[in-house]
Amino acid sequence: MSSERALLQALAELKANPEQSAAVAETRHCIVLAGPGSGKTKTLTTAMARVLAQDVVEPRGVACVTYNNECAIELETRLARLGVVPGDRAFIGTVHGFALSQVIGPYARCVPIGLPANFRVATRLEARAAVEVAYRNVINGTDNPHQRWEFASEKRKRDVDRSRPEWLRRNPELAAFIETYEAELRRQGLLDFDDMPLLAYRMIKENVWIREALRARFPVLFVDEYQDLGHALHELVLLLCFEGGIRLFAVGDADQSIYALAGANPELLESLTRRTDVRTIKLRFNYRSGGKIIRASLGALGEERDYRGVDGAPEGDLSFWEAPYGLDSQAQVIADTIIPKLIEQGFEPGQIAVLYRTAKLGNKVAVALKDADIPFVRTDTNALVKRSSRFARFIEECARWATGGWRDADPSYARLLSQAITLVFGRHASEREEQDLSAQLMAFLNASIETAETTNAWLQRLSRELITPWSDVARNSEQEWQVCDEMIANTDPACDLDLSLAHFAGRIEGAGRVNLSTLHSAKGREFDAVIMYGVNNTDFPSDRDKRTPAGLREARRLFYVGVTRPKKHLSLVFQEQHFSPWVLELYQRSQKQ
Ligand SMILES: Nc1ncnc2c1ncn2[C@@H]1O[C@H](COP(=O)(O)OP(=O)(O)OP(=O)(O)O)[C@@H](O)[C@H]1O
Repeated sequence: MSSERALLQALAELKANPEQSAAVAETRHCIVLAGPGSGKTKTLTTAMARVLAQDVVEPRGVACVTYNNECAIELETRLARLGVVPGDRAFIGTVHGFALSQVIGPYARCVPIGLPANFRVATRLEARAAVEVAYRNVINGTDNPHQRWEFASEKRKRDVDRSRPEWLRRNPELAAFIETYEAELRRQGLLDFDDMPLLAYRMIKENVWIREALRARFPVLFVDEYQDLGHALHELVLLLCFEGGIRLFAVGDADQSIYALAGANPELLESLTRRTDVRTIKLRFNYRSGGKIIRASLGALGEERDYRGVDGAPEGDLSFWEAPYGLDSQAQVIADTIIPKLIEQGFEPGQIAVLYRTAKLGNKVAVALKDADIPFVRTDTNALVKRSSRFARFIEECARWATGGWRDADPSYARLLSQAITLVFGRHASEREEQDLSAQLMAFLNASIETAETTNAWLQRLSRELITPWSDVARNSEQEWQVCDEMIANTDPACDLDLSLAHFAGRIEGAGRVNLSTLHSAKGREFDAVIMYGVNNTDFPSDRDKRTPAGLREARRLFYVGVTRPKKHLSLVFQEQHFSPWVLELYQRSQKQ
């Protein structure tokens, strides 16, 4: 479908909802605040396509930032359906990616911030070594430097503007620790992950011309999941949008804020809605879930909200499962009873998700599903293909091309080549570089068609034939070549982990694979049926959550995020007599109208 027709169709879909339509048509600063499943992302992507088609004239474009790579990839997929692809007119990525590729990369050599032209992102080991040097020089005590750094790191994320008096007034020793650490990195031509938005902020604040250059290129800034983005993004927004003249379109839901550890603060989003130069639009309908699941979710949150299901939508279905013992026995119930029952009821495996708190719990479910011969795909840190890694996803797409995708261009070779160019050279490559890269990629892929190689052998060849030459010429400052080594280790035939390439590419018999995901990775996604695993009184909340009121509130929001993912069915699994107190509240609320 042409992008024009796709946009017209998307606009028509929102027509029946006046708030969504008003947000899409808005030409001033606009914040959309709403609950789960209310179409925030749908509204944002439609607004972005509309702005590119109607408000912003080529060669100008728009930028869209979000919390992590997973969300950025999800946004890219949704925007691609509207004909918007990343490129010169559309930046789609994380705040860190924006800072690095749109501010630090192009302008660092023009301003005195202490980075050489060939700067690089520090490895974890390099960053740890710099912490130790700074600790010795500034504090020189007897405690663990890395434990002390945790406090410093918190201050670094919170006190973004160091020209304000609180930078030195609130704990000057930590300020010196941070500055010495950063000087140690700069001495080696390095920057770290947290440096990215901080340096970009400093460059934009101190150099009005950079602000103007950004406004010329991106007159509108879109922000998804604003509640999770923390102080650095917030300060960047204040600078770029409220001082720098860029128009802001942001969406978020403070009830779904689950990244306090990374510096998120739901209050920042609320503070924008109090500004008189911002139009705040609230969405009321939940298009995703049935009424019973919506009521249950309010019990999970422990607060009332005015959210409604759409008229005529089915109620949805809730069920509670007790297992006689601990987590292993709960995983067994999922594999032996719940999933087979859902499939019998007509749910497709690809539309069923099992959600849990940590990847370690995912291991238990994975073992149980493997024993029961239920195909699954993991989207947590122990996943074979990390959803948050663009390189891992590129490798998976190559496998899809090699195992049949080449026949019907799903994915197309052009798409793979453009991904490879971005991974190796950032956005731009010379004609010669593009030709060389294409020749290497094509030779590798052609040799992969109808190959008898298993995934492990195929990955080893990919490492030799693509990564070795590519890592020599790469210009992208955020490289993840080690992801392929991790995949090779995770498919080691000696440990019985290897699988066919078709299986790795997701081309297996049946209607897809059950999704296993942490609650954090399930954010922003939806499934027909969701099974919440391990909702025991010792885990929701855990002792650690109970240490502070803020920790307890965040754990509860995490529970809420899980409960709001299903469209039609929600199962909660816990140990007999040991269910979380929030499960009881959820049940009681689901029974009330
Ligand atoms: N106006 C609409 N008409 C029909 N379906 C809609 C409409 N708006 C949104 N939807 C559907 O509702 C579902 C939820 O939308 P979306 O993911 O954009 O919500 P969200 O508010 O971003 O959710 P969350 O915060 O829970 O991630 C999607 O399936 C979307 O297609």
